[in-house]
Amino acid sequence: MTLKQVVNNVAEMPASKKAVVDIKKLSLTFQTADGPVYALSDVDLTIEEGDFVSFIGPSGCGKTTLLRVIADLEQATGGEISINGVTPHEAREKRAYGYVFQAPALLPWRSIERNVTLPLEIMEISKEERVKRAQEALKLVELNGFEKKFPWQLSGGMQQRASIARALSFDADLLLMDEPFGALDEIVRDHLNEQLLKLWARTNKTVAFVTHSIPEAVYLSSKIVVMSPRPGRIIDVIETDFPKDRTLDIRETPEFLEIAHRVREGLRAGHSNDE
Ligand SMILES: Nc1ncnc2c1ncn2[C@@H]1O[C@H](COP(=O)(O)OP(=O)(O)OP(=O)(O)O)[C@@H](O)[C@H]1O
Repeated sequence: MTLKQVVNNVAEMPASKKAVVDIKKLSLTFQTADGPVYALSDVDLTIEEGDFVSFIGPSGCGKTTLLRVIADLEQATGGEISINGVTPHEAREKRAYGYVFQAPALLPWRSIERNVTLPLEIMEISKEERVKRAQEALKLVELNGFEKKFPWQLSGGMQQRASIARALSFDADLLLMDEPFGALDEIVRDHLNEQLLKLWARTNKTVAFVTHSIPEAVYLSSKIVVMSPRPGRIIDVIETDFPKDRTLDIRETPEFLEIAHRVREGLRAGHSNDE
C-alpha cells in the first residue's frame, strides 16, 4: 500500500469518539439475609460521547442496578468501570451526570423553579446564577412560564419534565434516566420522547436510558442494550442509524420494525436461557 493510500484510508476512518462510560467484566452480587442475589454478571459495555443508549430487559434483570453503579449509588463486586476516565465516585464528586428517577420526586412545598435550583443550592451556586440556570433548563424542556407553579399544579408529564430540567440544571454532559416515562400514558410518552430527542440533538449530551418499551428504545436510541433475566448479562447490542432529528413516523419504516424484531427476539432468547 502506498503512503497516499494509507493517508486516504486514515482520512476515511470515522474519528474515534471519547468513551464516557467504560465497563469491563462488571458484576454485582447483593448479600441479603436470604443469601446472595446475583444482579449483574460479566457486563462489558462502552458508551461513547453523544450516544443515546437504552437498556431493555425483563423486570429485575439489573437495569436500574447498572445505572446506579454508573452513578456511584451501588458498588460493583467485580470488574472495572470508569466514567470519563475516572472512578464513578470521582465522577460523582465532579457532578459528571444528572440522574432522572422513575418518579419525578419533586418537593411539593417548593415551586418548580426552586425544585430545579435545589441541586445548585447544595452546590452553593449564587442565587442569580441559580435562577439563570433554572430558566435555561426549564426552557429546554419547554416549561418556561411554569417557574412559580407548584408540582401539584402540573400534569404527570410536566412534572417529569421538571425533574429532567433539575437533572439538566448543572449542565453535566451525561444524563442517566431510569424509566422516566414509564408511568405516563402513551400519547404523553410519545410527546416526551420527541422532546427528549430534540433536547439530545440540541445539546449533544450522552444519555443512558432504562426502559421496558421496545418502541421507545428503538425510537430514541443510537444503541440498544438488550439484557437477560437475572443475573443481568448483555445479550445483544444493536446500533441504529436513524438521523438525530427523526420523527415518530419512523416507527412505520421497515428498518424500525426490523430492529424492534431483533430486540424482541433477543428478549425471547434471554427468557428461554433462563428456563
Ligand atoms: N439493595 C438491594 N439488595 C438486594 N437485592 C437487590 C437490591 N437492589 C436490587 N436488588 C435485586 O437485584 C435485582 C435487579 O434489580 P433492578 O432493580 O436493578 O432490576 P430492573 O431490571 O431495574 O427491574 P425493573 O425493570 O423491575 O425496574 C432484582 O432481583 C432486585 O430485587
